[in-house]
Amino acid sequence: MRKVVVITGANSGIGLALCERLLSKDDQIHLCLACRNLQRAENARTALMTSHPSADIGIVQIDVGSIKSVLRGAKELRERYKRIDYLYLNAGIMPNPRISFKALITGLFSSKVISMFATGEGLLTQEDKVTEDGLQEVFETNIFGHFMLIREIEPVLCHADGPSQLIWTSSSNARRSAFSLTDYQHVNGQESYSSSKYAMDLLSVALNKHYNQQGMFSSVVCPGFVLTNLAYGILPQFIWMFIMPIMWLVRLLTNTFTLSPYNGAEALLWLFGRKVESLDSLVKYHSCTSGLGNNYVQSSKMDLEEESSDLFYQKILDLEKEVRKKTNP
Ligand SMILES: NC(=O)C1=CN([C@@H]2O[C@H](COP(=O)(O)OP(=O)(O)OC[C@H]3O[C@@H](n4cnc5c(N)ncnc54)[C@H](OP(=O)(O)O)[C@@H]3O)[C@@H](O)[C@H]2O)C=CC1
Ligand SMILES: CC(C)=CCC[C@@H](C)[C@H]1CC[C@H]2C3=C(CC[C@]12C)[C@@]1(C)CCC(=O)[C@@H](C)[C@@H]1CC3
Repeated sequence: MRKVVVITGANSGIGLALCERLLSKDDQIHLCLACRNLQRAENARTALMTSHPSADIGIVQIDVGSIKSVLRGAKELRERYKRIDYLYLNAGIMPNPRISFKALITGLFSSKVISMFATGEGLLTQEDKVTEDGLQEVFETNIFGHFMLIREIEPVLCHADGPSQLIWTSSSNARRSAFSLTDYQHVNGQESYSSSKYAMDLLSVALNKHYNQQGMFSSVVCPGFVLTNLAYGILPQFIWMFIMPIMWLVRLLTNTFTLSPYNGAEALLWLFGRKVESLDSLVKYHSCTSGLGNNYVQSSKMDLEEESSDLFYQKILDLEKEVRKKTNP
């Protein structure tokens, strides 16, 4: 029986590189590209079929920033698949990022220079907005849309014929101080990305607590810093290319400058086929690339308490109820 692997945000960057690498690792899987834009998804499928002509690839349209679209897409997934073995929750945004050059220069001459490059801590702010669903866009796209998707396809994820895995593309930019339980959508503040990724870490821990018994397991990954469309929103592509030699130098300091989507997908690929009993719910799996360009995976304990994860889970369940009432009064 073919393993069914669904990937959100599969048409570019880390998601697309993951598709390539999964097909190279196991050409017997059925891959489902869950994308918001059908044309971009078709282009991705064409590219994947060129390198893997016998690949079995489906497409489902899902905009994780829209509840209506998530409900429609989830229905299609339920109808199409009896079971889903892997769900990569990878789609994500960082809208209108701004660099603090002052913090960058100060950081360069401080003892925190390595962690600054590894996490981007204190270097970036974003401007968020409210979606048609009345939610903060970064929160809805990076977290809540994905959460609703999981809840909607629960019957095909929790099945008797073996465990299923949820794999979240989180970030080392996830930071406790950017997140607040009383403002979990990050209405007040300019670090919505960091807050959403921290919320993702909390959610993954809670999902394990509530779903492991039913055969569903959740892990979080940091792909490292990768030059994708997300990074081209921070600085234009030609500037990144211009400072490439500096970036390779930075790679000597920190193994987290994975730079290419191929390298960034390392930990996501590593989790595919892992025995679920060997996974640690409280750990984040990082894609790393050494100065010589070798890829490997490193794990680190996350900076969170299970109690906060429980409290956040309760809040997200309450929000789900509220949203369902609005969608289906
Ligand atoms: N690049 C980096 O350094 C890092 C990235 N990450 C995370 O990796 C993930 C992938 O990003 P990356 O590959 O870098 O960037 P890309 O911008 O290349 O990929 C993001 C993907 O998400 C999709 N997407 C965005 N919004 C939605 C939506 N509302 N509904 C459905 N799909 C959507 C995009 O689709 P479309 O093409 O239609 O916009 C695209 O396919 C993100 O979660 C990001 O936060 C984490 C750490 C570092
Ligand atoms: C490399 C040089 C000389 C300058 C670039 C400085 C910053 C723009 C850059 C340094 C560390 C980067 C970084 C991210 C964005 C760009 C930086 C701040 C992220 C926050 C991007 C998104 C993520 O999820 C993180 C893992 C990245 C961490 C590092």
